[in-house]
Amino acid sequence: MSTLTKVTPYANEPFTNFSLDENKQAMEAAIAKVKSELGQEYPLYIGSEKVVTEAKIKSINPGNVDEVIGYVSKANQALAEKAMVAALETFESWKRVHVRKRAEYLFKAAALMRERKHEFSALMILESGKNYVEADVDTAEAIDFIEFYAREIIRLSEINETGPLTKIAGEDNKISYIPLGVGVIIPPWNFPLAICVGMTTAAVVSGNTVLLKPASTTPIIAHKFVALMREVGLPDGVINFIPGSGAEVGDYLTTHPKTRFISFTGSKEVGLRINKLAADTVPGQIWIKRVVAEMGGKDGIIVDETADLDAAASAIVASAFGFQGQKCSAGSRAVIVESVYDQVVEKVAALTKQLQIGLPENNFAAGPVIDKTSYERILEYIEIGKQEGILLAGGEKAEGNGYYIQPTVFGNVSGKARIMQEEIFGPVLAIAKAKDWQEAIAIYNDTEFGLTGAYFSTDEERIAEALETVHCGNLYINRKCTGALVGVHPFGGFNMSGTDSKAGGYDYLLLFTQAKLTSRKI
Ligand SMILES: NC(=O)c1ccc[n+]([C@@H]2O[C@H](COP(=O)([O-])OP(=O)(O)OC[C@H]3O[C@@H](n4cnc5c(N)ncnc54)[C@H](O)[C@@H]3O)[C@@H](O)[C@H]2O)c1
Ligand SMILES: N[C@@H](CCC=O)C(=O)O
Repeated sequence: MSTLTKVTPYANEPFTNFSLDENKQAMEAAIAKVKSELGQEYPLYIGSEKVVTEAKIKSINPGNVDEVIGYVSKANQALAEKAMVAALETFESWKRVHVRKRAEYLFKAAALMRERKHEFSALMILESGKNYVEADVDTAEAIDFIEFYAREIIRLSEINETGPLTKIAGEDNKISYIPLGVGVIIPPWNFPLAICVGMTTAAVVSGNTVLLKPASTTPIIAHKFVALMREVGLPDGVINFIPGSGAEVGDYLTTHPKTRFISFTGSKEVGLRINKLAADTVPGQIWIKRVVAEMGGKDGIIVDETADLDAAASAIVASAFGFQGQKCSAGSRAVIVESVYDQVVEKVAALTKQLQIGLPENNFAAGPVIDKTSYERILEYIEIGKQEGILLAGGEKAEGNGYYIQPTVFGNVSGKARIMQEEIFGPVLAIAKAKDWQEAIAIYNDTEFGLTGAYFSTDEERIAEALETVHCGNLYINRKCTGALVGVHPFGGFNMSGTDSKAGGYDYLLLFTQAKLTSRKI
């Protein structure tokens, strides 16, 4: 690469305004294009090889289960081992590639993704059941991650110019952030582009090589990203693409002696399993594996009697039901003080009932949940909710040739109830009543998770207290608890929500590097 892009200051990718006909039509055209390409087969990428296996992962549209998105080859342990060998070999050359050149691949990828933005979003609409806005936000976040981490590695590489070390006479001391080695990247399906892209590009731009095992419900959007990285000329073997069973491929790589780090985003159960397996050392292993694990949430919104109640109700509904509540940041709980409880609950129930359910490609507010397992689990939680609270909206499956569930609200739920404590990851909101704002904060904090939260109030003293005492990684005041922006709201949670690794933050790349101090006598 001879000419290096001039690096402009980082700015978030703008969202698309779909109330404009031209934008809506552009998305419809992109959906039609993606539909004309459905049903294809996609290979694994291992080193310089495209590998086609007989076993395949079949990806379907959760909103129309008869529609096959495509078939992706499926890695087993032997192929995972082959990918490990390729990644180890490539690491020797990739780690020596100049930081600016590594960043340059990312800048090119971001530019290309921006050009094809609606195409990426259209594929997510069909493969994951996002509506236009949710898919557009996901693609914008993916572009943001690429742009942000490319700049971040350049900043880290120039850190000695800003003098981070104490100077002493007679020595020239420098700190540099060098890569770790081969990493296993395990993203979830719910931000099938943004999180997959962010986790992968952060590791790669830091000089590591990776084995990317995408989620099995959304492997084709992950493939589209990997194909884009190949198109911009990223050397073979830097990203090895190995979809496969979490239990088979995941466990094999987690326990592999040559795995240097595991970057995981997903459920608490799988995250804890990875953390435990990775802690054991095996013969041939010469390091402590690093685990980055971003896990689930039981996030919530607190409303006191001084709050703007309309704004609070809208935020509760947006946080609970955006992408059918399938966000780790989803506001699946609300805690409202007694004196305004009835008013807020009435507004929330009314807004929820207005959400129209239907096919994501027709851009309905509420679409399907991701698969049959989730569908059945969520319906079971709704039955539990009927025992634990008062049903205020929804409560049933919904019509459609897919996994549709009515946005559901339960009121008068105890803070200790299962639907207040367990992550449902679906369109189910539980509301509790508190005697006052302090009790509301205590109810909010009574959880093993600690990812996102929001506090609605106009009382400055209470807000100051909430800022101190509401215990979560991302706390918002007077706004919804979803929708973190890269660089603006570094994202990650406390307690069982994970290692608080703050994706999209200014210390994220430190997780994929190790600091080397060099001291030279002068
Ligand atoms: N904290 C965050 O930033 C964040 C972001 C998005 C999603 N999430 C969480 O992710 C969950 C939903 O995603 P999901 O259903 O894909 O989660 P999941 O834990 O079921 O799967 C996540 C990934 O782990 C893989 N996997 C499964 N078993 C494995 C094993 N034994 N070893 C290695 N990998 C294995 C899966 O194939 C998938 O790629 C929710 O709990 C949500 O809150 C958290
Ligand atoms: N970063 C996203 C959530 C990612 C997890 O699902 C948000 O802030 O809403």
